[in-house]
Amino acid sequence: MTAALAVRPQEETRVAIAGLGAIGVGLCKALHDGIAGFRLTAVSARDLDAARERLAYLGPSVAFVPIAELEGLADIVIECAPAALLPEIVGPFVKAGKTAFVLSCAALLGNSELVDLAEAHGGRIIVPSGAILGLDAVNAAAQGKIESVRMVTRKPVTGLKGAPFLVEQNITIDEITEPLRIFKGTARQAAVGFPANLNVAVALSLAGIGPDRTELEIWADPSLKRNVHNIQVKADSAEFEMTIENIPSDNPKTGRITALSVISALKKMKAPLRIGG
Ligand SMILES: NC(=O)C1=CN([C@@H]2O[C@H](COP(=O)(O)OP(=O)(O)OC[C@H]3O[C@@H](n4cnc5c(N)ncnc54)[C@H](OP(=O)(O)O)[C@@H]3O)[C@@H](O)[C@H]2O)C=CC1
Ligand SMILES: O=C([O-])CC(=O)C(=O)O
Repeated sequence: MTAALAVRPQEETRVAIAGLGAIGVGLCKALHDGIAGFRLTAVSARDLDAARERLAYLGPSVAFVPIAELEGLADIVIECAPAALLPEIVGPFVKAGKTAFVLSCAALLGNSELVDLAEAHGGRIIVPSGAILGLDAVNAAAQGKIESVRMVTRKPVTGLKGAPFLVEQNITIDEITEPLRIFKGTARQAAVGFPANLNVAVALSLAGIGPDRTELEIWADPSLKRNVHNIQVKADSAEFEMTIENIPSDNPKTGRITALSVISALKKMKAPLRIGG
């Protein structure tokens, strides 16, 4: 079985990484260590000199460049930067008929022209499973009829602090001693109110019944050390419930599994045997 999973020799795909934070640094390391069929050629960071120093081990074959220069140096880009940068990272790649992996997927809702651009130019946008589970099952169920998708997210206070919704609604969570429900609404509303905290809800909605029908509750829970997402789906093909407890990465808002999901998605692109979505 192991032999059957081996990657067939084919041309190497050049990879660019936009954003060298919790996700981007993990991906650099994985690509440097080797993912068969892929080669890291370019990275972008806010402070390029600091990044060059921090990631000196990548050596001279990896270019440290501004976002605008990535497309000329790579076949695919992995967007793992602040959400506001999504169009300038993804736009040039899909316009050139190339592939963009998007982690800041909540920002896709406000930038749907990127999907049109990909369609017009033969590009592709791939949203990896990121910090959530079961997108394959939800997407399969969506080929039939889904009645409802409900998600309850519980996060430690550090995973929610600074979210625009909290600021606008004047909700202070620093001092809470009991779990507090801070939001109830749709995935689309959460994307606006929690743009850096609820990409998972948007990914779920895009896999299933869309951002306006996917219902979400967000709880701040001072007793938690992990981001916990529970999803309940009712469909004419199946009813299922799933829970994931994400162990934080260097960024308390981001689960460790997020970067791993990108590595898995890259491997699936080339594997002769592909399991799941
Ligand atoms: N889909 C999913 O399941 C998940 C998605 N995410 C999303 O993925 C994205 C990345 O997450 P994460 O790695 O944790 O975030 P981090 O904040 O750790 O990293 C983002 C990086 O982007 C850098 N950056 C800022 N400005 C620029 C610029 N102009 N050009 C290039 N890089 C820049 C930042 O640099 P500096 O620090 O110097 O400002 C930082 O290093 C976020 O939008 C997050 O919300 C996160 C978790 C799960
Ligand atoms: O939704 C996100 O962007 C991140 C998240 O909840 C997690 O890592 O569990």
